[in-house]
Amino acid sequence: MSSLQIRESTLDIEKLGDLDQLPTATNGNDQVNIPGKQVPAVYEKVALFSRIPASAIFDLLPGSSPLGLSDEAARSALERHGPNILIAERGPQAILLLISAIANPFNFILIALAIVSIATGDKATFSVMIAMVILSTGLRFWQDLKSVSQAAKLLNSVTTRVRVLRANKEVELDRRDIVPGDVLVLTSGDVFPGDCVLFAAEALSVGQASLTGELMPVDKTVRLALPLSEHNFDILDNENICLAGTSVATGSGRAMVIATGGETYLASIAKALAKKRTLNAMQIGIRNVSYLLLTFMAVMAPIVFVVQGAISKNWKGAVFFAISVAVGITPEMLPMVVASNLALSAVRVARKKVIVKRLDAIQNLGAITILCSDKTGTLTIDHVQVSVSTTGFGDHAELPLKLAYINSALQTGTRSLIDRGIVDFASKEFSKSTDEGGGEGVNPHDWVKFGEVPFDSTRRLLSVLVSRSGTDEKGLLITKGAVEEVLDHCTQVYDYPSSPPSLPSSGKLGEFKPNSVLPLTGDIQRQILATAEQLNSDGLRLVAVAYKSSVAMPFTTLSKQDESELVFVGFIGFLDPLKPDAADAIDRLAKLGVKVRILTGDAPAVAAKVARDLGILSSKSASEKDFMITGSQLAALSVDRPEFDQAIERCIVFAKVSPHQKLQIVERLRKGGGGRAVAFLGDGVNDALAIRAADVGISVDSGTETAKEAADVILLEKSLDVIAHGVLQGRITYIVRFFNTMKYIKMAASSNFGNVFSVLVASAWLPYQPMRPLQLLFQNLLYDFSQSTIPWDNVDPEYLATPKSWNAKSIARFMVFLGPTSSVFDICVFSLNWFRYRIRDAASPLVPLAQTNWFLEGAITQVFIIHFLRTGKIPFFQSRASLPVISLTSIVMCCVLAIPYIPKLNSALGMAAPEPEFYGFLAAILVGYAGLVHLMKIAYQRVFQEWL
Ligand SMILES: Nc1ncnc2c1ncn2[C@@H]1O[C@H](COP(=O)(O)OP(=O)(O)OP(=O)(O)O)[C@@H](O)[C@H]1O
Ligand SMILES: [Mg+2]
Repeated sequence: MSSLQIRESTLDIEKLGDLDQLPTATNGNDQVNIPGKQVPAVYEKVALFSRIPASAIFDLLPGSSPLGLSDEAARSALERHGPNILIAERGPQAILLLISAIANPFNFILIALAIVSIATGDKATFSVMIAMVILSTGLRFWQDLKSVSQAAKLLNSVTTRVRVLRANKEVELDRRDIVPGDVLVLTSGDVFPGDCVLFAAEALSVGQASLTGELMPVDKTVRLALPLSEHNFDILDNENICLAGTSVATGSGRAMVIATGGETYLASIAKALAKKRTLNAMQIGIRNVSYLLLTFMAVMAPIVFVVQGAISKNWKGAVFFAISVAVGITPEMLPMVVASNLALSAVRVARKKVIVKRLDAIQNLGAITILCSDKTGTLTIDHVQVSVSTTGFGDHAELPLKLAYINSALQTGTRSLIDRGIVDFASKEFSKSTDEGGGEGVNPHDWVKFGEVPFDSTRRLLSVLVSRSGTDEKGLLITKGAVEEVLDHCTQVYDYPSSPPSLPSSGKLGEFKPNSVLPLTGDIQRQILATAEQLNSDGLRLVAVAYKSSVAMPFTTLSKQDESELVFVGFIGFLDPLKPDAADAIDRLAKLGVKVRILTGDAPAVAAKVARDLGILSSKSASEKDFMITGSQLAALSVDRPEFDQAIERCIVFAKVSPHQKLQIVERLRKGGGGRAVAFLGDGVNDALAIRAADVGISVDSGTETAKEAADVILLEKSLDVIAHGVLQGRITYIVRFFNTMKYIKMAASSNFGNVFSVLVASAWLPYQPMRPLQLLFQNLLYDFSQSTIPWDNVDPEYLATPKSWNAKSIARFMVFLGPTSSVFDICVFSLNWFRYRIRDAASPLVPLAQTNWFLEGAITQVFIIHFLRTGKIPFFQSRASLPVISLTSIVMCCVLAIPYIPKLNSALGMAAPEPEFYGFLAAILVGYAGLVHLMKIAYQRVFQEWL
């Protein structure tokens, strides 16, 4: 029948044949003509399924059925379509990383200068310049590559679980194994693993914020009939289509996957979705410093050219000399220095079971000063246990638990801790006595569900309409939910027999007389609320239970309107104990300057109890109420009045807040306090919006898929302490990166400044080039190489305590004060060449010796002094560089000393072996230089109170 209907429609399905032949997201944007509208080819599959009725969808995909794929069909589909991974998740391809490593201004300058050299036939200079490009780009590329593979490995440790039918059995699979044709079993909190078409739905609404930014979930239903031929297709607006990356907000249903991985709509827009992040203070600082150094180069190179040319009258030589000086000033290793060390930290926190989904999240985590947290499952253990079942007046009664059991066991809308807790407890409690005679049993298998209004965090109610297996025409509506919300819908209260049965638990509803009710007077209502308050402040999480009997079975679905004129039955109280390490963790966070706020949908009294136990709300404080606010109080404040912001700033506990209010609070906290970073920790569907909005969204591995999908950081271990660890690690990462970058910049800037100063002195004095352009370049290459381990250097522990901000002035100051110290010793070498070796003439055969002498002195001091500039303390004794830095600087110094004796290389560079006594002078210069720098350091720190 379905195929007939399809043939009648305007769609030519037969022509389409096997759906696998359809164009997919990777095929570009060719237009395909689907009647009614031009649809980009990428969306053709979705467009097609959006138009056909549920009864026909399985005809379109060979092997598919409402009972799920057979294992074999699934296997072959997986082979054909590949694992369900977005291209974006695989990380950028190596070639793109390489391009981005090459594309920076420093490389462009080097490459341009290299081209100038090769154009004049100077192959040696060309080779050295290209070697520099390869060194800096290669290291950067290698690091990026490592980071990407590291990040991918981390992501792999977080699995997204999806419930599907395979061969008519419900199984939970890793998202990556989902293939087109799979049948999803949906409940709230599930994230769609691919583009899907619905064929069963009950009060289903879907949050599309991840795709559209739209906060309100949209309702989705099954398409029952064919649409009219005129159909304005809009990919984001189809009642029966749910796109990959969106998630079930409420309700339940079944859907068939039609596209996975790179073929989904999400994949086609993944690039556009990647959050465009504005540059942070450090990135802006680095950019400015780069411009500063480039400007310095643009000014100094021509000056060097003119001075050299005018004095030596060798203008061609002066061009190359000036070019080499320009290259020397270029901080070509900067991009590589900045890029590193995030991957390393990510791996370090991963050992503590904290997984960052994006590498830069680790640094953001280090920056947070406020942590907002949901309560259950994050601050408290994720196992709520039924503790009491009472009447509205606090007397023990089994009826509330029995009714709640039926409700929890038959509902399909959520997989919440509460429902799991009730089912686990009640099934054990009542299993013993179900089969004894008389009355209605509470075994859920004996009941048939006729309708359901799923739980949502704004309404806070969950209702099912049930009847004892097909026996009645009228049913029993059982509603449970938050206390005030349930009471609001009640008009009567159940009248328990005068002595409530304290008999051993029975699996019967036998004693339940639905019609024995009393009106719910204001007085009774107050008593019920007082009971709730009492139980809450003992730390019990409450769910109220109510019912309505003799409800007519609806033709269509049950609706919220049916939740009226209910009869109040009582409470179920849950123990929701704190995680054992929670208070300690919060203490540690406080020491790191991170304040904790609780944002919960639960009642104020429980929230306050938790806050008190955690030590974030002082029990002594008489004005505890000042630090608490409820959702309705917050809603009463006008958003654009200062009172609203003040309340959010002041309060520590936010109770009974809706998902949207959680988001609002996070946004306000982020805005206040001058760009501070706010984290949100949550596990539920109701937390996803706030998680997404926070600077760092955190979720737990046991949380709902929606929350995990929105999060930047996932805690694999159920311990809060790991957050404190993550924050600390994030801070260390930031500070190490900051100071090592600063080290590199200050060293590069000051040594360049000194070199240019020496070059100018030499140009004005010596009638020959003080060093050959090629030697200058080679020296620079060696220096670059010796600095390539700076990102892995140690940072003095004092710096960890002082968060620093970027300061360009401090860099300029450092450059001007420390730079010329090296020139003092350069001038010593010039003097040695002039007075002792009497090299005073461009025609002298000893010019190579003079040049070699300066090459050696310049290269050795530059590398040696890294150890002095990297710390404000006495190097080697008070502060030691990390092993890679010590090794590499030592190796480079040995190489420098060896160069004049290496055949071929020495002649290529135009070097001569120095006089043996020169090494004595060199040693003296090193000692003198180290001494002078140390004195400068003491003076500098005394005057400016800082070093790096
Ligand atoms: N499955 C459910 N059935 C009935 N009532 C529920 C259910 N889940 C929650 N409630 C009620 O709604 C209230 C709010 O719960 P919800 O889970 O939306 O808030 P939350 O912000 O996630 O709370 P928490 O901070 O404790 O995790 C609960 O205190 C409970 O009374
Ligand atoms: Mg929760």
